[in-house]
Amino acid sequence: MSLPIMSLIDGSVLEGGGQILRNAVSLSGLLSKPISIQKIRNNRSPPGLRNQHRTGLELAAKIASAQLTGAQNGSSEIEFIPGHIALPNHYTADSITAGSITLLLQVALPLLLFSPKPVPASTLTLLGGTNATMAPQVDYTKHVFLPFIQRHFGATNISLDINKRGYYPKGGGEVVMSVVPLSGPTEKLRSFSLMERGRVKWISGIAHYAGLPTVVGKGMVEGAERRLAEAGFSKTSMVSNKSSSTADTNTVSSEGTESTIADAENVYISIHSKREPNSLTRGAGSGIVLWAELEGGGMIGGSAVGTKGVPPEKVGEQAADELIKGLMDGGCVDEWLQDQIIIFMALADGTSEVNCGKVELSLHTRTAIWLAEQLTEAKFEVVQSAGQTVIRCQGIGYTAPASSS
Ligand SMILES: Nc1ncnc2c1ncn2[C@@H]1O[C@H](COP(=O)(O)OP(=O)(O)OP(=O)(O)O)[C@@H](O)[C@H]1O
Repeated sequence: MSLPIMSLIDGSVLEGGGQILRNAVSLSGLLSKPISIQKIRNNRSPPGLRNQHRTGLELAAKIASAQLTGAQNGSSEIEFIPGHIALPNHYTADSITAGSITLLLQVALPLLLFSPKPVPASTLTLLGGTNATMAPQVDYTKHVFLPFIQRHFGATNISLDINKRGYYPKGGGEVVMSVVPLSGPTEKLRSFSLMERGRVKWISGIAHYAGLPTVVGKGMVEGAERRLAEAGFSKTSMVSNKSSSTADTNTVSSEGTESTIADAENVYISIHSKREPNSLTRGAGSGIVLWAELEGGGMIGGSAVGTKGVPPEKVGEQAADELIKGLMDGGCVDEWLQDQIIIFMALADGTSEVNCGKVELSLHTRTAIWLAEQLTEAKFEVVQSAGQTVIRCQGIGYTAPASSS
């Protein structure tokens, strides 16, 4: 039997970061396509693999029974030759430092969703950083990304528990995830259409902190609430029933700029602060994640990580500014969901379409699209419609291979 041809992936294309690796090995494992990735993280300094990326590759190799070569820290070239997706199992992956747990989850989830039955679920214990910059905070993954995947792609049985938070630089976080695979060879991810940016149903949030005084949590909440109030999102009212045709136009004052947001309104806002017990955290740290759920199923997030010397109120304001910007862009997803859903759109059955608002696609998103088109038959198009950017994808309707056991 001849071996499938190895696909070469240039890791320096577009964003040229770790995301290319994660999407590439997930798709390689699912499609049984051996890949060689070169110029890994060529656009980062220093380039090559770091702990988090190496750990993610090793985790993917375990799940996909793959032969992995070249995966040492600093390496800029690897080969990944997948076998079969393993039966649901328990996996542990440790990024050792404060490397992002949620990026480990990004590489594992597409594979685990298609583990063969009959074992009911995989569980994953992920160790490392839970709330880092330049990656989804675990609260974003739990409250924005996973609900979106569950609601729109039909991957309903995924749960995530934050057992311990791990802050930069010590890490030490622990997250446990359980994934029930889509059941059987006929089960596919659903396609979806999300073209109308519905009104804001409610805004939620969590301001977490450890090893720091209570005023830190309180300050982040106050900063976020103040900024949201300035943008016209009042805390006191319950969910508004106003239809969009009767929407108010409010003025938003954000970072000194004045602009209008067509649907600022009275919505139910619930942002709470959570002090993590010292016994469960290795070092001090803080952060805040906000999310808005939109009518029709859109989700917009905004977040910030506490930084030494930056007042907590300011951190709260930063998260609120990001959320408000996402809402003002007028799309159904924020700039982070944009790239994180691309692999699922490629695998889903039928045509998915999502309105990303009046923004250009992020470089991460364009990279994810490029990569998906390298490794799958999925067809993407990005269209401008009435000033909005829409991603449309004809997915491949991937199904899990029948179990060999
Ligand atoms: N503030 C944020 N909120 C939610 N998601 C985020 C945020 N910042 C970054 N992300 C997500 O984290 C991922 C980062 O990918 P990227 O390739 O830059 O990271 P990486 O693996 O750490 O690699 P590198 O170190 O090469 O940048 C993307 O999927 C992006 O959407």
